[in-house]
Amino acid sequence: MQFQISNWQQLDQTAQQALLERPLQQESDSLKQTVKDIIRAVRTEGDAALQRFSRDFDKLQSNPLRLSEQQQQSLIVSLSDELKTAIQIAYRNIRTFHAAQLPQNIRIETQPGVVCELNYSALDQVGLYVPGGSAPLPSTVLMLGVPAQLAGCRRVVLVTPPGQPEAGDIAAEIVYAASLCGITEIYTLGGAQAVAALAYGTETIGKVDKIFGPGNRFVTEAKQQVSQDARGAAIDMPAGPSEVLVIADDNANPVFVAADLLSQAEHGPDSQVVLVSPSEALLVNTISELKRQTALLPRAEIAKKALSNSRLILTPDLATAALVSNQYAPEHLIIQTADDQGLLRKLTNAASIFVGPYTPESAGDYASGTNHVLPTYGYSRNHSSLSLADFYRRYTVQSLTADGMRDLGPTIVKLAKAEGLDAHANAVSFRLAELELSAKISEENRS
Ligand SMILES: NC(=O)c1ccc[n+]([C@@H]2O[C@H](COP(=O)([O-])OP(=O)(O)OC[C@H]3O[C@@H](n4cnc5c(N)ncnc54)[C@H](O)[C@@H]3O)[C@@H](O)[C@H]2O)c1
Ligand SMILES: N[C@H](CO)Cc1c[nH]c[nH+]1
Repeated sequence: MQFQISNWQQLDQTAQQALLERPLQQESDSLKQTVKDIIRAVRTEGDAALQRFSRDFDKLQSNPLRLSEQQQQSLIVSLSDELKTAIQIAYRNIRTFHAAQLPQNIRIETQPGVVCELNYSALDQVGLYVPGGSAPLPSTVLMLGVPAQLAGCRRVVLVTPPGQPEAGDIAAEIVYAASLCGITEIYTLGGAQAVAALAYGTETIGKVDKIFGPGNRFVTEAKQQVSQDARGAAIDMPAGPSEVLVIADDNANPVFVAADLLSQAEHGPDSQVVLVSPSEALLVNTISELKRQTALLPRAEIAKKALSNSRLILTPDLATAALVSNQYAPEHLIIQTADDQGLLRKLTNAASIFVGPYTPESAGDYASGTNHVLPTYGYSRNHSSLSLADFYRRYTVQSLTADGMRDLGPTIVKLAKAEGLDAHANAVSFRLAELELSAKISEENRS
C-alpha cells in the first residue's frame, strides 16, 4: 500500500480542487445509462425484470420477493439475546433523539382577520432501502424505520438485497430491527431495480410516495433518476458511498485516527477517506497505523481499494484544515485537536460532526442516537442529515374573514395589476364589491 502526503500550500488552486474530487465522478455517464436501462426494464416488464436482475446481480436463481411472516419469525428466533439487546439499546437512543424532533404546527394571524397555518402530516407510503450488497446493515433499518414509525407513516416497505444468495434469505438482524420499528412488508430486492420497483410499482410491490436510504452508486443514481420524474417518487437525499474526513493535530492518537479512517474504508471500494493535519508527524504515524491495522481486517481487500482513493493532506495550520474540510464538504467529519471547540466554529459544510478523542464515527453509525443516513459527494453543502421532518409533508391552510378581505384586498389587487394578472385581481375585487354592496344594503335596512 502506497500513501502519499500532499502539501496543500504547495498546490495551485486547480491541483487543490483535483485533490478533493470524489473517486467515481469520471464514470458517471455510463452509470447513468446502466441505471436508466434497469429502470426502463422494471417499468415495462415488472416482476419479470426484478427476477432477471436478482439473477444477474444477486445470484438468486428465483426470488420469492416478499419475505413471509413465517420466514420473518424464524429468522428472529435464530438471533442471540445479546445481539437483540444491542439492537434494542440502539433503537432506544435513536428513538429518543428523533422523538425530540417532533415538528410543531403553526397558526398565526398575520394581520387582523387573516389566519395562516403551517401543518405537518406524515407521508402516507414510504419505501426504505437498506443496503446489503457488501454487508447487511441492520443499523440502517433503525435509522430509517424509527423516524417512519414516530411520524406514523401508514405503509412502510423495506427492501434489501439478499445476504445469502443460496437461501434467498436476508439477515436476521435486519428482520429483527424491522420488527422493532413495526415493519412487516419486506422484500429481498436490492440495487437500482429495487428503487424502480418502489417508485413505479410492479405486480407484487406497490408504489410508494418517497424513497429513503443509502446505497451504492447504482442505488444513489436510481434514486436521483426516479425523483426527477413526476410519476416516480420523491427521495430523501443522495446518500452514496461512505466518506470521512478527519482533522487531527499532534494531540491526536494515530491509533484512533487510523481506526476511524478504516471504519469507512471497509464499507466499499468506492468509499473515500481523507486526513487533514498540520502535523507531519501525525500523518506519518497514521500511515504506519493504517498499514498495521489494515492487515488485521477481514475486509482488508475492500479497505485497501478504498485507501487507494484516500487523501493525506498537510496544511500550515488548523484554520487551513478547516478551509479544506469546508471545500470538500464531507459526509462525516471527525475532529481530534487541542482546540476542538474553536475549530467547530469554523466548520461550515459537514453532514455529521464527531468531536473529541472518544467520539468515533462508529458511535453515530450505530447507537448514540443521531441518524447515519447522510448526504455524500459534497452534497452536505446544501443537504441535511436525515431527520424526523423528512417523513412528513408540510402544507399551509389560510382563511380570511370579511374584515380581513376588506383590509388586505386592495393590496392584493394592486400587486396583481402590477403583474398584469387581471383574473387574480378580479378574484379579489369582485369580493370587495360584494362586501361593499352587502354593507350598503344592511346600512339601508338599518335606516
Ligand atoms: N451515505 C450514507 O448515509 C450511507 C449509509 C450506509 C451505507 N452507505 C453506503 O451504502 C453502500 C452500500 O453498498 P452495497 O454495494 O454494499 O449495497 P447496496 O445494497 O447499495 O447495493 C447492492 C446492489 O447493487 C446492485 N449492483 C451491484 N453490482 C451491479 C452492477 N454491476 N450493475 C447494476 N447493479 C449492480 C445489485 O442489485 C445489488 O443488490 C456503501 O457504499 C456504503 O458506503 C452510505
Ligand atoms: N457509515 C455508514 C454511513 O455512511 C453507516 C453505517 C452502517 N453500518 C456501519 N456504518
